[in-house]
Amino acid sequence: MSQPVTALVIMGVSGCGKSSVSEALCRLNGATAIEGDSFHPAANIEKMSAGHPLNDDDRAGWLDILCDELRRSLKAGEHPVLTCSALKKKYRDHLREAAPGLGFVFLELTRAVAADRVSHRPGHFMPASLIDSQFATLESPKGEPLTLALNASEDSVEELAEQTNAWWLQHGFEPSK
Ligand SMILES: Nc1ncnc2c1ncn2[C@@H]1O[C@H](COP(=O)(O)OP(=O)(O)OP(=O)(O)O)[C@@H](O)[C@H]1O
Ligand SMILES: O=C(O)[C@H](O)[C@@H](O)[C@H](O)[C@H](O)CO
Repeated sequence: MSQPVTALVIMGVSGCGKSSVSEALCRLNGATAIEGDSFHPAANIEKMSAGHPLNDDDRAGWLDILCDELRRSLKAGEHPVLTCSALKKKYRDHLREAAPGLGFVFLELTRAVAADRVSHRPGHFMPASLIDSQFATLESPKGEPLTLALNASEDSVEELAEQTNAWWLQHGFEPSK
């Protein structure tokens, strides 16, 4: 077996299902969900709400906070599952510094499905107008170490959680007693 996966990031563009799949996975295997969006500084939320995409500088401080959260959770003996867009390789490498053996689950979906989901989601700060910038920024993680790519356009949340759970079990996940 390759290096065991100690913690997971569920990644992808807005609307790909990060929060839904993380919730289903943690219900299934007892891992601990960390909702990345809840750690955005207020300025980032205001910027996205106003229809402006984040840039590298906006995301850098947020990624630092997420690294701290991963470290804190691992130190507490948990199996953290972080939801984070992690759109660029350098963002993923930033997160990898916090957790050796960090796995990535890429929820891949079409632009049309992402736009449809985001536009039908009431009360969320992310406007559908930002979907194009999410795809423009996305660098596929396929081929990077400890990375699983799933079809989030077609598979249900439960199926995606099951596939993630099976992959993590193959990569050294040991449920807490
Ligand atoms: N595999 C799926 N099949 C059908 N609907 C889905 C699927 N995954 C998520 N959804 C729905 O799409 C919407 C977006 O899902 P969710 O909030 O989990 O995505 P997200 O990636 O966390 O989004 P964001 O990063 O913008 O918060 C929700 O209404 C959710 O119920
Ligand atoms: O890196 C980014 O641009 C952001 O994290 C976005 O992806 C949103 O926070 C998220 O998807 C909520 O809709």
